[in-house]
Amino acid sequence: MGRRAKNKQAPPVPIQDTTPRPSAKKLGKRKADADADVKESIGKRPAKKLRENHELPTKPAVGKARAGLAEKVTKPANKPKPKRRKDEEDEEDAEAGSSEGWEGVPEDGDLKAKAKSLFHDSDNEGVFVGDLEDLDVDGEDGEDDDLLRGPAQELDLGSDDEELEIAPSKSKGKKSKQHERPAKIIPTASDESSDDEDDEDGPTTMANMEARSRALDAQAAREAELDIEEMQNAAQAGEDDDEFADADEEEDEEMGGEGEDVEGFHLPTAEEREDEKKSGGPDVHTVQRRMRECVRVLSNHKKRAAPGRSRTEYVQQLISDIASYYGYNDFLAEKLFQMFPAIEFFEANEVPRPVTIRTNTLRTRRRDLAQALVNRGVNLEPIGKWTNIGLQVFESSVPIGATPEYLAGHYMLQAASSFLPVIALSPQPGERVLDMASAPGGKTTHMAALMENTGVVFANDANKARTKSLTANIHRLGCKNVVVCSYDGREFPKVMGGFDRVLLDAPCSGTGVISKDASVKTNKSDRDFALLSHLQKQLILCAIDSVTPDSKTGGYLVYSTCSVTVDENEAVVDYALRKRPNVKLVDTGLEFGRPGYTSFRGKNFNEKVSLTRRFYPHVHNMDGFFVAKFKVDKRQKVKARPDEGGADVKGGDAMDVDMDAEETRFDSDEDKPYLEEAKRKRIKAKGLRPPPRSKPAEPTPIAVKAAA
Ligand SMILES: C[S@@+](CC[C@H](N)C(=O)[O-])C[C@H]1O[C@@H](n2cnc3c(N)ncnc32)[C@H](O)[C@@H]1O
Repeated sequence: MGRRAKNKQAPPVPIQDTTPRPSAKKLGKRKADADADVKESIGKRPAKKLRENHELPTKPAVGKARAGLAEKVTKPANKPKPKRRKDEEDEEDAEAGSSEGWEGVPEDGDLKAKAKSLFHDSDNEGVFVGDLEDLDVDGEDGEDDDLLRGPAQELDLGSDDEELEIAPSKSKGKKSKQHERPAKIIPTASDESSDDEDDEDGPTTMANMEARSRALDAQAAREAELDIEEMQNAAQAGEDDDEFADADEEEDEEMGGEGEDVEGFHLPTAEEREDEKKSGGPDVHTVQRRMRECVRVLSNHKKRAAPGRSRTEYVQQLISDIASYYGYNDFLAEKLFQMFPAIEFFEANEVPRPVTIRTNTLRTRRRDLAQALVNRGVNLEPIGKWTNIGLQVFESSVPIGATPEYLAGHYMLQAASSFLPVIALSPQPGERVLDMASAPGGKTTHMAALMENTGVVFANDANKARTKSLTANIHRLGCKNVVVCSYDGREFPKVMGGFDRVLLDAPCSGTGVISKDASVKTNKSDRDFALLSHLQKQLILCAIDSVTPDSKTGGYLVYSTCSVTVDENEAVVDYALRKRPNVKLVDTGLEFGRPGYTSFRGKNFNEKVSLTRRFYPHVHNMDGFFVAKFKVDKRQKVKARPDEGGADVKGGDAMDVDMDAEETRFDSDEDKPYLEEAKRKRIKAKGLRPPPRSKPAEPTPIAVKAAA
């Protein structure tokens, strides 16, 4: 075994593109890790203990997917290698010789903990953390354009945190004790094999990186085929296939027999639960055991429930235990459980997502950047085939947010999920683009790079303080086609319009980024979701109206959030489709992601909402994210039935509704002098003589501040 192999951590934990059923055994493993300290942390953040272990649920489920619980796992997942004792590790390291290139690598877990803060330059900065009163939202979450009325206010939606760095361990010269390498993003079984290849072939270098990436892609494709085959086979096998029935029975035997409580397990009644709460709740072992048992029963309630105990009782107990074990308020635990009726999502929120960077193609190429960072002792790999600019950082002996390459703007520290809306929007060189809620600029700078520093990106953010970090990033990354402005997004298109493409990366609750911001677990209420959804509906209509349907190259809007709730995603998209008949949903062009819901808990949405894409921490190993792409067509006079008076009726006996009546048109003449001036500057910067000004730039009512 090579030296690197000796020092190497266990293979990445694969996460499959299915939601594995949590098994009793899996929870049992966690139980073994629990200790007396954890007991006290119930209701606070027991996650800390778990995070150190970097455990993700990996055990293959043995049961069929059961309605209301979890989906079936189609292939076994690989378990992480057991942690070695420190003395074993030291012995092996001694045998292996020096730990070349590993000195100063952060202590176990340190890197991941630091990584958590890294992303504060990314999406979670936009998480709604301000006062609800800051939202200028009056009235009900109504279904009409009244949403658009009312004054737009200066919002204070989040702090202007500086980017944080992965700092190297202070204990220089120490060997890495990080046992587990973070899991790959949307990993497949190939991740493990690629890891093994690493052992033989040494670290990723410029020379082998592309080849490894290709091998990874090929393996991923094979895996995907296998998945499909297995899913088809499973579907053919029918609901109660023998294999799963046998496995269920085995599990039943292990756990104490069907229909019986396991070793004195007693499901508390509602009153007992109340009493328990009053007395401060049971210890962590009891909670773990109860979650395990509830999960087991719910996977086959008919067979496993104690006599007379309903499914609802088990569900209520499980939600209550999830809330106390993972530290959520009861409301949010229930809301999220309704979407993810298992523990995988909650588990994944206890583990930091991989550290990823985006190559700034305005300044360098990915292979050159990778080589430069490898030379500095950074262990990295391409993220995956879906992006040719992303790199996943596994370990680093230098602070990733303070390398010379970072300072020179060769890369942006950016969550992999936040690449997705920009890929979907696909801005083209020469276009006029609006980033409606842009600070701190991860996506703005990505767009500027895709546009090769041509055309113009208006980077807007309602929060003036946050435009500082936005401007700093724009400068650092060398974006020359960006104009920063600070309006409430609801003022568009009145202040500016006529865009070829618009990105609305909306302010949201941040339920997709709980691993980065655990405060979401406790500070969100029903009212927050209602207000956010309302604001998002207002913003999306303004974003649509800011797109010019006359665009020769575009005419698109991408709506995204780092939240997983339906209120903030499908409900907003569906609302936009109803309010603006001139838009339609189109394919996002993203290669993976789950389709958006077309119905959820009694609410039905436009069936095209399935074209939207959802991304999950427990499935894709990236932040929870949502992406929808719209094509904006010309507004037409549409027919609305007199009884409905709405504009969302196509045909029938109707009265005319002039859809253009309220539209604010973009006055392109107004922007002309600014565009001309920018063009002159570009020409000058190239050392050429710019053409004479056609006329002096007139001051305009548009208070746009140039980034420079
Ligand atoms: C999810 S963050 C944006 C992240 C950004 N797109 C990026 O990639 O770096 C949402 C942003 O919306 C801003 N915001 C909140 N309300 C707004 C409004 N009414 N109009 C415009 N921006 C708003 C917040 O200040 C926050 O910076």
